[in-house]
Amino acid sequence: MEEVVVKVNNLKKQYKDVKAVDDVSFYVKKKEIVAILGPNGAGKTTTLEILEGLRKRDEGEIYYFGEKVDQIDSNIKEKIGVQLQSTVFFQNLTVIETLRAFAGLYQKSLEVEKVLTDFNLEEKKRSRISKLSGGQLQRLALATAVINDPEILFLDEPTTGLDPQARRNTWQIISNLRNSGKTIILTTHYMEEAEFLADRVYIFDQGKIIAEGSVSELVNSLGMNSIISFKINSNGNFDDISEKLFDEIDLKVSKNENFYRIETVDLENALLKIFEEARMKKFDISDMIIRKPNLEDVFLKLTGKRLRD
Ligand SMILES: Nc1ncnc2c1ncn2[C@@H]1O[C@H](COP(=O)(O)OP(=O)(O)OP(=O)(O)O)[C@@H](O)[C@H]1O
Repeated sequence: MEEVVVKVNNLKKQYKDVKAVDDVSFYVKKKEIVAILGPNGAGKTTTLEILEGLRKRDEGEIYYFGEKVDQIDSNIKEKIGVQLQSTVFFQNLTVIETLRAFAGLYQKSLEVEKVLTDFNLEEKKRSRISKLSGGQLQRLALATAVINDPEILFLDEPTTGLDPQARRNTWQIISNLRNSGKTIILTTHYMEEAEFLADRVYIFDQGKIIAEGSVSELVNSLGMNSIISFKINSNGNFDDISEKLFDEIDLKVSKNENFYRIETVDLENALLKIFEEARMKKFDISDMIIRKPNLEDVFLKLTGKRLRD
């Protein structure tokens, strides 16, 4: 079995009457990418920052490399890399000066020039921080997180605020980091990010872990193969017939005005029945989309809410 490098048991943290982290337990194995997925306020940042030694826990145990840890001391800080949700750099320093300053914080560090190349910042190395784009700043934040060549990387919402292209670039950088042997724990509220990157996902909501597994395990746990959605444009009432229409096949129908969402394990049969019924009752069906279930559906099923409003 792969070595467990981080383990947390029964972690708790309360702010006044908010239980930000409410009895959370999880583990991360060497070379895994683990995503902590959840909506705003779920307790993701608090959990990460406790592991990084930036916030104090109220209760719970933390293990690094199999050893129980009371304080996140400099020994551990040499072995972890941290990208905060928003990193504040000195606006008047250049990119290379900034990286050198971070390198100076550690006993060992990677060669600054090599890191600039790896993170595609070579051309910008003499630019001041104030002149960088959002994507460049994010790459610099990642570069500062790896400058000490850490074994474990904590990335707090590494692509929030980036455009789709910059987000994809960042995903590629994160995949490359994993392929080079790093263990990565990231938080995100983008289900696509967890789907693209994560070996395993912990879904957080209101300070608790509500589900755990690989993306395919989580999605398969829904027990549906397909989701069909469509619109009915006629005066007929699909509600009246949907029950008897679908009583032979296993599916779930929900409706929002005249938009229907049907979950099914038997796509072919469901489609046949929908169109047969539409022809018989003279329904006009439009805007049909057929898709595989995803992590958003898992979250919706568990909480009744969407990941992002
Ligand atoms: N320093 C603090 N003082 C008081 N309450 C806090 C503090 N930090 C976080 N909270 C509260 O604790 C809960 C969890 O916050 P946290 O930032 O960990 O969530 P999150 O999942 O990271 O959300 P986001 O995606 O918005 O960062 C929220 O209700 C938040 O308002």
